Amino acid sequence: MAEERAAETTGGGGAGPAGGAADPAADVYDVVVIGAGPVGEVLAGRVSEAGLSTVIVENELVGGECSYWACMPSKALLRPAAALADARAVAGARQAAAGELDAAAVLARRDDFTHDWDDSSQVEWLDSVGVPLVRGVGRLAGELRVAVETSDGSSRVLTARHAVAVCTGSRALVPDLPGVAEARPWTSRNATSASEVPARLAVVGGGVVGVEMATAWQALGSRVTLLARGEALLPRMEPFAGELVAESLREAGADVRTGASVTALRRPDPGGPLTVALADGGEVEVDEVLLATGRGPRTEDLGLVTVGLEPGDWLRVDDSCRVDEVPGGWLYAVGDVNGRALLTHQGKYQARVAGDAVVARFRGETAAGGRWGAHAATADDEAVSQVVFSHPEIASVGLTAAEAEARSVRTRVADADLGAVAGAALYADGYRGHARLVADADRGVLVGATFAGPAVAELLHAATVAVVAEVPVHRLAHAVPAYPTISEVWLGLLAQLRG
Ligand SMILES: Cc1cc2nc3c(=O)[nH]c(=O)nc-3n(C[C@H](O)[C@H](O)[C@H](O)COP(=O)(O)OP(=O)(O)OC[C@H]3O[C@@H](n4cnc5c(N)ncnc54)[C@H](O)[C@@H]3O)c2cc1C
Ligand SMILES: NC(=O)c1ccc[n+]([C@@H]2O[C@H](COP(=O)([O-])OP(=O)(O)OC[C@H]3O[C@@H](n4cnc5c(N)ncnc54)[C@H](O)[C@@H]3O)[C@@H](O)[C@H]2O)c1
Repeated sequence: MAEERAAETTGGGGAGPAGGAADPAADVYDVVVIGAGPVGEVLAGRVSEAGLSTVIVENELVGGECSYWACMPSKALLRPAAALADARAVAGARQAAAGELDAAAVLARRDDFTHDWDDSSQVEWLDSVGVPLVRGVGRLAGELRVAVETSDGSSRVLTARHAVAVCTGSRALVPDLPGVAEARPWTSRNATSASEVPARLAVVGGGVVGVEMATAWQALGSRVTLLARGEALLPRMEPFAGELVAESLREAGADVRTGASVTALRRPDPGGPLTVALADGGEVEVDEVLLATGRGPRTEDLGLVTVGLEPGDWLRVDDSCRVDEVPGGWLYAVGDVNGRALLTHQGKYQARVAGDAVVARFRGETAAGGRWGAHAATADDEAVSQVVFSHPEIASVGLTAAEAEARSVRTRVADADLGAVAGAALYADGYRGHARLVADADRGVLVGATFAGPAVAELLHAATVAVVAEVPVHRLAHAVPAYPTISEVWLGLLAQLRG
């Protein structure tokens, strides 16, 4: 992890130290960062490496949601099931992989990835890049000031000479259902950190968290009921993605219901099971319920009124992640808290872009805005990449066909059966998967791609490069995928786009 963050900051910023010296006694720094999740860490490292004195405030664990209750533990829970499914999909290996997952071993491996919820190694990294950590709750206290209620109960005010970056992330939204408090529902935090496997688990929400956690806990031995109120799972992706995942979850034994709206929760005996009531009059009895019903910004208790903003709102930013409503140009909001793209890699991209914009403005230079400018997070709008680590994996970048049409793009869409590709057939017996490219017919470039199937995650970056670089479709014909890999699906897709 430390090496990864080191790589994030190497090469950023340009010239050597140019900022003002930190004045820890007066608590004055060039830049104050609130929130040491992945985004705050990258931003702090970036501006500090460029020579600006920087301090970071964190009230829970350095590393944030991603390291302890989101990306890392969820993927640690999912990976063993994917490895087992891969082995079982190949005759010869299947015979050697007849047993069940060892849930206790999976949970122990997950605990290794979260370092048992200890952030010492991440604090060491901050030390190594010379960014002091203040543990406590940070709140804006007017222009360029952050009041910190420190973990030891004292308070201090940090003053920024140049910029404050809010990187406070998001939290799970819990719908205000009757009985919700007594039911003690799981949020994503419980679903990623639980130390026991519930016999029966209801998952409410058919988005990414719902799908991934239903996949993980079904594989770990729970009987999962997935309740999605819409007509499909993964509704923001190409329709075939949710269809393949629903089919696979059902084959694994999960009860997947779409059009299922939850109206109440009841847990009459605190130690007993709970009932999930549905709008159609039906009920589901389970031992735990996970509410995977979306995220809200962590801005309720952030002192936003002191700078004229509304508590609880997403922080609206320009493409350099600067909060344009606040005069003076000193306030930035980066990562989940700005609502642009709730993904770690997109947030870290914003942190690189915003960090470099902070440095440029500090030096009196004009930030390079404009589409694909060095200080504009253009990819948030045009080329967000994402992998859903379900079975099968779903990997997507850019626009779906429906999104492109909604933006009045004249589209050309190519579809292919991944199972028909030699590399896929070798990868798994009876490989099931699908791929789609979406092209802008007028410009002759790709605007989106989606792959659904085992092991497609690593196919994604080629598509991301093609979308971001706006490589003409006719030139992509010269990018030859190796034989026999799953990437050969590009050949059939491109033939359709050129034909
Ligand atoms: C279950 C789950 C799985 C996910 N899996 C993936 C995945 O596989 N890949 C992916 O790209 N994304 C994934 N995400 C999304 C990813 O977790 C977020 O996009 C990412 O964590 C955002 O980073 P951040 O730094 O903006 O916020 P966070 O990680 O939320 O960090 C914010 C930090 O700020 C601190 N903080 C908040 N308020 C204050 C305050 N007032 N004072 C001091 N500190 C404060 C918090 O304690 C926290 O440490 C997942 C999300 C969930 C819920
Ligand atoms: N592998 C990954 O990249 C990964 C994994 C997990 C999360 N994430 C990120 O985290 C974000 C949050 O994920 P999420 O799944 O919590 O949110 P989401 O917005 O993707 O899905 C929430 C779902 O809950 C449904 N819902 C909302 N209120 C409801 C209610 N009262 N009753 C029933 N259903 C309700 C919505 O219709 C929606 O389909 C995602 O946008 C994603 O970017 C990424």
